[in-house]
This record gives sequence, C-alpha cells and structure tokens, in this order.
Amino acid sequence: MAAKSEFDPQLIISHKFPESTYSYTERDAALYALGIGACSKDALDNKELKYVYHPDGQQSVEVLPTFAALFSMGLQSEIAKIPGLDFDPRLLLHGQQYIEMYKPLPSHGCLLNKATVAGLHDKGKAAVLEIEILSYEKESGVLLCMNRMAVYLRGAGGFSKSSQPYSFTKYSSNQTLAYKIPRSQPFAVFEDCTQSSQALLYRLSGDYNPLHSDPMVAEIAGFSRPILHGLCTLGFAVRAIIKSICRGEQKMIKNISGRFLLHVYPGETLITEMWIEDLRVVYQVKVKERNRAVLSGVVTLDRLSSSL
Ligand SMILES: CCCCCCC[C@@H](O)CC(=O)SCCNC(=O)CCNC(=O)[C@H](O)C(C)(C)COP(=O)(O)OP(=O)(O)OC[C@H]1O[C@@H](n2cnc3c(N)ncnc32)[C@H](O)[C@@H]1OP(=O)(O)O
Repeated sequence: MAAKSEFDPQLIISHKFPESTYSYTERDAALYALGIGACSKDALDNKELKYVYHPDGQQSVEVLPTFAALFSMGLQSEIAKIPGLDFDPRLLLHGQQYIEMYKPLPSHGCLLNKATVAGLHDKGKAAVLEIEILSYEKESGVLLCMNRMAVYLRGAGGFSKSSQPYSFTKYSSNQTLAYKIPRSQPFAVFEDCTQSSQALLYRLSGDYNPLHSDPMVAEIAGFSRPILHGLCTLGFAVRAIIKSICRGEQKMIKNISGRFLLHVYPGETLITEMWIEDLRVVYQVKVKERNRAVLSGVVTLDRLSSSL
C-alpha cells in the first residue's frame, strides 16, 4: 500500500468519474427482491409475490424502490482508481445511503449514470467519502433517481494538514444521516429472519465484495465471519415499512435514507421499529440475537395510506 502522504484531498474532490451504463431485466428485479427477503416468510404472500412473479396476461413484475441503490454498484471498482485516495479496500464499510425516487422504476431498463464526488471528511481513524449518482433512462433522458452514498474508509483518516480537520461537502443538507430515535412506543414493529445464505444470494444482484462471502477476507476486515451487505439490511427495512405502513404499495416511497450503525451477520433476526411523523417514517433496525441497533433512518412517503 502507498504511503499515507500520498492522500490528496484536492485531487480526490476534483475527480471526474466516467459516465457509465447499467442495464437490467425483470429477472434481475425478481432476484434482487428474493435477495432482500421478499416472500421468504410466505411464498404466496399476496403483497410481495408481485415483485418476483406475474401471472400470464399481466405485464411485468413490480420493482422495489431500494433496487435503485444497485445502479451505482459499478462504482466500487472506480473508487479504487481515484487519484490521491489511499485506502485499503478490505477495510471499507458502507456508512450511509440516501435515495431520491423521481419515477417508479420500470421492470427493465438501460440507464445512464453520472457520478460525482459529493463529500470527503477526515474522521481521524477513518476517511468518509461521499459519492452522488444521478441515473437517467438512456433512451428518453428522463431522470429516474439519485443515490448518495457514504463509504467509511477505516485507517484512511488523519490526512488533514492544518489543525482544522478537513471536511468538504458539496450538498450540505445531507452530510449526516444519523437520526434521533423517538422515545415513544413505535407505531409498528416488523420482525424478519435473514437466512445464513442471505449474503450469498444478495451478492448475485451485483455486489461481489468478498467481505460478504469469503471468511478470510472477513477476518482481515475484523469480523468473525462474512457480514451482510448494508444495502441488503436496508432492503429488509424498507420492505418492512412497505408492508407495515404503505399497505404493500411500494410506489408511495419518495426518499430513503439510512446510516449503518453496526454489522449484521447472515442468519440473524432483524426487528424494524417504525414511527410516523407527518409523511416521514423514522425507523430503526435491531438485531434480535444481540439486541443492538444496526441501522436507522427516515423514509419519506408521498401520502399516508387512508387506512392508517
Ligand atoms: C460507490 C459504491 C460503493 C459501495 C460500497 C458498499 C460496499 C459493500 O459491499 C460494503 C458493505 O456493505 S459493509 C456492510 C454494511 N456496513 C456496516 O456494517 C458498517 C456498520 N457500521 C459500523 O460498523 C460503525 O458505525 C463504523 C465502523 C462505520 C463507525 O464506527 P466508529 O468507528 O466507532 O465511529 P464513531 O467513533 O462512532 O464515529 C467517528 C466519526 O465517524 C462518523 N460516522 C460514524 N458512523 C458512520 C457511518 N455509518 N457513516 C458515516 N459516518 C459515520 C461519526 O459521525 C463520527 O464523526 P464526527 O466525529 O464528525 O461526529
């Protein structure tokens, strides 16, 4: 690994990513839905079957909003190529994710992605790098969604030259996605089991980071075994909100944000607690076996279900 002195914040924030394309089919959307646990409790669940199957005569499967987060997965290899960014990829953790939906996702498509560096922060023991990706339907040019993700690069901090810690944010409104969880009783609670093979299934949707499949890589990264993808946990949480608050209507979801607080091991039970504040659903996911919070955030809806 190169010496830390090669870390160059100005070079990093001025980096230009090449435009990229992302194509998907109905099969990809269905495989993703299974990867985040759809229909795992009940294969005939009439609120979730639509994500993986459509009867003859119906047009196509429906797509979960968190599928949008996959559009940016190709950037994982691009991050490693950013000049001036010196880090050990085995120590990278997904820190935060923010998604804005502008249109319901079609069941298949070809997208054009435009990515920029949105932030860089020196946390001393780590660097936090934020990337923003706008995804357009390639043919029509229509903007479908925006993803902003923060990666937590353990061991890459401490690059600030002055006494002021270095912090660059292009979009100040979203720098921290850490939320205060209400003290009141949650409006709804949803429990779901992940499978011990969950990460092996989820990775087929496009995140092949060996942290989630290779015991040796997981050990180097500081875990006793491979951990679950953060976006898989986020998918479970948003499914819980769609089932408990949106009455199965995924198109009600406008924005999704979450901060990954702690790793999840495949096979653990996820408990999603939800509070409604106007059109916002504040949520927290806990791992039942360890009674620890692993994810928290807010989902914004375009309306509330009339039956609530
Ligand atoms: C472009 C394509 C990219 C795709 C990338 C995705 C690839 C995937 O394959 C990788 C994954 O899915 S990894 C699995 C999911 N993520 C995780 O499990 C991480 C869980 N979180 C943790 O372990 C800790 O919160 C941890 C370790 C993150 C932080 O804990 P601590 O070190 O104890 O931090 P702490 O002392 O509490 O805070 C230090 C400063 O960092 C900020 N911070 C904390 N958690 C953060 C987080 N999750 N995201 C962003 N920033 C975070 C704190 O605010 C603090 O900053 P400040 O001092 O300024 O307040």
